[in-house]
Amino acid sequence: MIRKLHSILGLSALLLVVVLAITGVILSINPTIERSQASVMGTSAITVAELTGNLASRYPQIEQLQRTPSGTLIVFYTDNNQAGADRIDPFTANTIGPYTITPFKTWLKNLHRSYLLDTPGRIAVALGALVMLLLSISGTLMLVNRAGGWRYLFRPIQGSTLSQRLHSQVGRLALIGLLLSAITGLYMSLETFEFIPDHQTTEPAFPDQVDGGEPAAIASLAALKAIPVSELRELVYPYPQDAYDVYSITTQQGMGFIDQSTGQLLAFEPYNSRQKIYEFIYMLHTGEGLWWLALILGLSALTVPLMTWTGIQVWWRRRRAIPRISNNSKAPSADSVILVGSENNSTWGFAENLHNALNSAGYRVHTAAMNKLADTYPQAKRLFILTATYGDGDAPASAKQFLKRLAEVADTPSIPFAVLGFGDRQFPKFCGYAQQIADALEHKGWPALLTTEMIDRQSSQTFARWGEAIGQEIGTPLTLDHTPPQPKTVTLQLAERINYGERVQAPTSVLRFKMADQSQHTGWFQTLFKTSKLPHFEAGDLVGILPPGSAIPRYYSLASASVDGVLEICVRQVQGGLCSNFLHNLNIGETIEAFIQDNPQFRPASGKQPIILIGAGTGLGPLIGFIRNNKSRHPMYLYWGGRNPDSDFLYEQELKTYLSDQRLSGLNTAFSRIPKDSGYVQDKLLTDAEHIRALIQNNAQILVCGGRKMAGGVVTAMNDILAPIELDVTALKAAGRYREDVY
Ligand SMILES: Cc1cc2nc3c(=O)[nH]c(=O)nc-3n(C[C@H](O)[C@H](O)[C@H](O)COP(=O)(O)O)c2cc1C
Repeated sequence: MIRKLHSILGLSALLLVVVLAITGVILSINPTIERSQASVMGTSAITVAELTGNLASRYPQIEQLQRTPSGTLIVFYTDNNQAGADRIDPFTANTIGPYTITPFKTWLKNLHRSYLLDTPGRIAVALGALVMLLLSISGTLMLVNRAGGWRYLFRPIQGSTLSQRLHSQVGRLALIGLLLSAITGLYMSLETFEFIPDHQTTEPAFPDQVDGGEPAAIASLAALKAIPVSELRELVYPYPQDAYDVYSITTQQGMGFIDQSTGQLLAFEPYNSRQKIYEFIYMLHTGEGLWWLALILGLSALTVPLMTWTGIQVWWRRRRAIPRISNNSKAPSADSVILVGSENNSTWGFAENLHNALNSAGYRVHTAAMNKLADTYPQAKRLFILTATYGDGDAPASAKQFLKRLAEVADTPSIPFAVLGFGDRQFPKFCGYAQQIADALEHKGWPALLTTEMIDRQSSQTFARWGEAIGQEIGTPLTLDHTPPQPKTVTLQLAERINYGERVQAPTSVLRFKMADQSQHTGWFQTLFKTSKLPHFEAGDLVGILPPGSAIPRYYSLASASVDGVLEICVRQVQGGLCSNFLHNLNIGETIEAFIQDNPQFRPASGKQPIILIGAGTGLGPLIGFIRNNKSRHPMYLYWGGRNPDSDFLYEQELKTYLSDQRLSGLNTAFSRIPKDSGYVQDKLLTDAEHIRALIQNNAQILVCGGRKMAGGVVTAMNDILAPIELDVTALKAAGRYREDVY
């Protein structure tokens, strides 16, 4: 609901908001420029009488003296019937230069205030400000929902695509500035259209009693002697040769008149509270008189074009991900029910795939959002729940009402159910919501068709395996082959291979690829623009490789960054594994089709804190990439486990080089298949517990890469190590200090 409002508002008022923001950015620079040119310090020590006295000799015919909120002093005068305006120095009364308002500045202000369209334009500006306000509020609520609660609002942003992360990250930074601009802008618009009473203090009435005698020298006027320059806003001089005219003065406090002969203040009207409020709001909106605020507002407004662009991308991706479920049976007649819990719609693609597979096998399938749980499914023999997890282990949007609905529906008939969770292991509560649902159904007494399965980062392979298991349960083979939309592939050529592990039955290869020879491509684009450069990637990102004969990509962690000039992966040959065998049989010069999937969560944090790298087997891949690129000699400690140092000590020589050139601060290895002192990497961690605790207390970040079993063992060992300092892996994960890349 909130997201819908956010998207509709953002898309429909896109142009209004972007124009307001861009003009606002340019206008926000003014107060800083003015402030840098104006002399402000010390102006409370000189009086308006002194200043005007000094000015009198330089400008015989002054009409008006103005001081802007930024402190610029402007004198308006006539000289030989020619009107002029100069900026002046408050201390010496010297002319700094002519005062001009460029037509561009006027045009820009009008564009910002009315889109150059007078009253209709002012109404549109008011709407623009209102939309900005609603976008900021709905955006904040979405950020809170995304983080899993207000208290987690400033946690590191995790998950989702680059545009989503940018949208959330930048929005969070700019929020206060945007809210302030929107609220204050709206207030001023409301006043323009008299929804709020006019703020103007009524000018005091022209004084009845004016002395009318010979005008005194301005420097001698008592009222002006009492006003410091820092408090002046405007002084309008009397009409020459009119002894009964007076000076009109406006200060920070109010307005009044001064007798030009006696120098007395004749009438003074202090500002009313409405005017004070308006001026405060005006200052908050323009930053006039507060140059640093102007810069903050300007920087916040500068994010609006970026937010618009990333917002459109997010919206488009979500839209594209919603499938149109065909042959969707009605709930009362369906024998199979699929309920979907999704926030960003990718789970719907998996649900559609299951729906189609069941339909083709002759089942009558009803697919709907989890929020639409019906009171009863009279014909249903099985219920599938496919759900993502959002926030901090919470329900995604299309499942928010599910548990409430479940509590309302009749307990019987209970339908055999299977829950399939979609999540990301980087989050402390991996597939937490799927687990909650499975527990709730079990608690209600519904029988489980299959134990709950959890899919990490939309793995097509795990989904296909789950399909096989479901097929066996229902007695109909099911082929599930959904792959989320992938980037375009590039052709890579094997340039180098180093083999390890044959002797310990763990054949493992380090494979280095380059872009394929472009002359082999037939496309005119490639011929014309020979793009032999690798796509951009960092160590720890993933490469998706499509093995021949399969549309499902297999992902490998990258051991190099594109700046290294090669794409390097570390692959263990798995018995019967389609892709690992394909790669192991690949000859130098042969090619693969691949694409990059960025994985920004799995990277060493920037900063000076130590990094603890933990891995086993091919998990060393991305870790060696981090060490290789550790040019700034960040303290990095590696804990790694293999089988036998004589056979599968991957990157042994390279690691020794990094130790000696200090890219690596400490190396701890464990080998499981040696006669003496054998062990696993987690054993090595426990032996070194003291050191690890010290590093953690020094703010260390932990990056773990390798198989699931090893990662589980590392979590147990780390929890033991952390217990004495009252920490655990869950707390470190929540703070973004424990990251895993597990397969
Ligand atoms: C802000 C955010 C919070 C998330 N929180 C969790 C979480 O707590 N546990 C988890 O396992 N996955 C979490 N995920 C990962 C998603 O559940 C996962 O990417 C899922 O495939 C998204 O499916 P959807 O596109 O249908 O919403 C989170 C993702 C995002 C963007």
